[in-house]
Order: sequence, then structure tokens, then C-alpha cells
Amino acid sequence: MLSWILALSCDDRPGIVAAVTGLLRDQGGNITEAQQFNDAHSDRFFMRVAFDIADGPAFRNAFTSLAESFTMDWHIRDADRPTRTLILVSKFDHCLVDLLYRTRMNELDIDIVGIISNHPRDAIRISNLHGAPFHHCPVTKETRADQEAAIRQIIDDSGAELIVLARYMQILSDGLARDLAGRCINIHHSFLPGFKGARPYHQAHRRGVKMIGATAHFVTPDLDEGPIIAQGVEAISHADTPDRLIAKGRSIEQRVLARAVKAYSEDRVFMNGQRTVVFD
Ligand SMILES: Nc1nc2c(c(=O)[nH]1)N[C@@H](CN(C=O)c1ccc(C(=O)N[C@@H](CCC(=O)O)C(=O)O)cc1)CN2
Repeated sequence: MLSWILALSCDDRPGIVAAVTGLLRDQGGNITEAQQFNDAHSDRFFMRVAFDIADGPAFRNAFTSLAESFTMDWHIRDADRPTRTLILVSKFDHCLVDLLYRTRMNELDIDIVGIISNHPRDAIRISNLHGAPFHHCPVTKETRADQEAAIRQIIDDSGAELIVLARYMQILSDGLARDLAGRCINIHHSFLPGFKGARPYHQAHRRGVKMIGATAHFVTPDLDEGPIIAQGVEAISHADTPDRLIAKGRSIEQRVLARAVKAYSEDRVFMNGQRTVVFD
């Protein structure tokens, strides 16, 4: 028996859970974990089922007609296959090094299929990328379209399923952001919706806040407006300079991004309009 994940969403109505679990039973499946949520606000139903079954592809075929009858958005994935992940980074490499380490320690079930930076390899002061190909994709306002074409080619060639902006400080065009909808996660170094845009720690210092934070969100054409997946905060004091806030912020960004990538790679994250559903 192999382990599989079924993730689905559809307009809510009676009988969805019974239909799904009934088919799993009829197909010889054994549920090992299940979560569901009905959002009364959007009237959308969300469900994640982990199950063991002898023939996953056969179940996928059998599930297709049921999914059509409920007009579901759904997918079934081999639970033991790591999520192919491409990481984009600019000058600050603390989130990249953290993702590499957590992956090496099997905390994250991802396969890092490439690293893209708009800065050259020697600007990334990480000696060991654990075999992940490095791609230098410099960009200026004049070359943004060509640079994004190169990024699209690397996404296609690497078979990346998830794109992570791990402190990548370039704004993706509306077209690229739209084409990566639901599979591109950014770590923003503030507790959104506060302090959007560049230099949020300086904004925080200027405002005199007593907490700072970080936000992992899906990337959309609207800067820092995408559906939020995970957030974290930490108390600060009047004595913290902007540089001290930047230093304190690094560990918050690392843990919040890792939490979002882990949840995504385990099919626990669902887009729900401008919001998300995230199953623990
Ligand atoms: N389409 C989107 N692209 C990106 C998003 C997003 O939400 N939607 N998030 C950013 C990350 N980010 C904050 O988290 C951010 C990055 C860059 C800037 C910015 O003003 N960049 C300037 C250039 C800065 C430089 O060259 O150092 C620019 O691109 O003109 C603001 C916020 C990643 N992309």
C-alpha cells in the first residue's frame, strides 16, 4: 500500500464527505488523516485526506467522475514524492540557507531543483548548495522582460512545482505573477498589512512599534497583497535600532517561510479568494 494525498475544494453542499470517503472505501483505500472546513463566508468547502491504497492512479481515475459531479478543484499526489521547488534570492541569503539546511535535515519534504539570483554566485555567501543548480539572472528596468523569460524557462526546464521568493527583492510582472498564481510564495519582512514595500524595518522603527514580524504569502500582481499563509511576531524595544530589528527579523522570516513551505509541500494550504485555508 502506498500513501497518497487528496486535496479538494468546491462549493459546499451536503454529502461531499460521504461521497469521498465512500469511494475510498469502495476502492480499498484506508484513510490515515482527514481534515475539512466549510467557509460560511465564501460557501466553499475544503478537504484534505491522507490515505493508503494499492493503486493510486486507479483511484485518481475513479475519482474523476465524482469530482466533476461536485465541480471540484482537486489533485491527488504521491505523499512520498518531494515537491520540486525553485528558490529565488537577492542579496540577503538567510532564508535560502535555512531552507537548504531544513531540507538536508529532512524537515522539509522538498527537492530544491534550482536557485535563481539577480546577483552573481559569489554574492551568495553559501559554499554548499547541496547540488542545487545556481542561475545568475541579472535584471534592470530595461531587461526585466528578458530576465523573466529566462526565469520562466528555468521553471519549465526544472519542472518546478513551487517557486519561493526567499528575499528576492524584485517585483514580478503582473503576467508572471498571474502565471504563478497559487504556487509562488514570498516572505515579506513585516507583519502584513503593516509596512508594505521596501525597507519595512525602517518603517517599523520610524513608527515606534513594539512588535515586528514576518509574513509568508502567495504572490499576486498586487505587491504584498497576496493571500497570507503564515505569520510570526516578536517583541522589540525602544532601544532596538533598525539594524537590530533587521537582525531580530532574520529568525522570524526563516521560521515563518519554512512553516509556509512545509504546509504547502504537504498539501495543507488552499487558496480561498483573498484568504487561505491552512490545515495543521
Ligand atoms: N508581483 C509581486 N512581486 C513580488 C512581490 C509581490 O508581492 N508581488 N513581493 C516581493 C518581495 N518584496 C517584499 O516582500 C518586495 C520586493 C521588492 C520591492 C521593491 O520595491 N523592489 C524594487 C527594486 C529594489 C532593488 O532593486 O533592490 C523594484 O523592484 O523596483 C518591494 C517589495 C517580491 N516580488
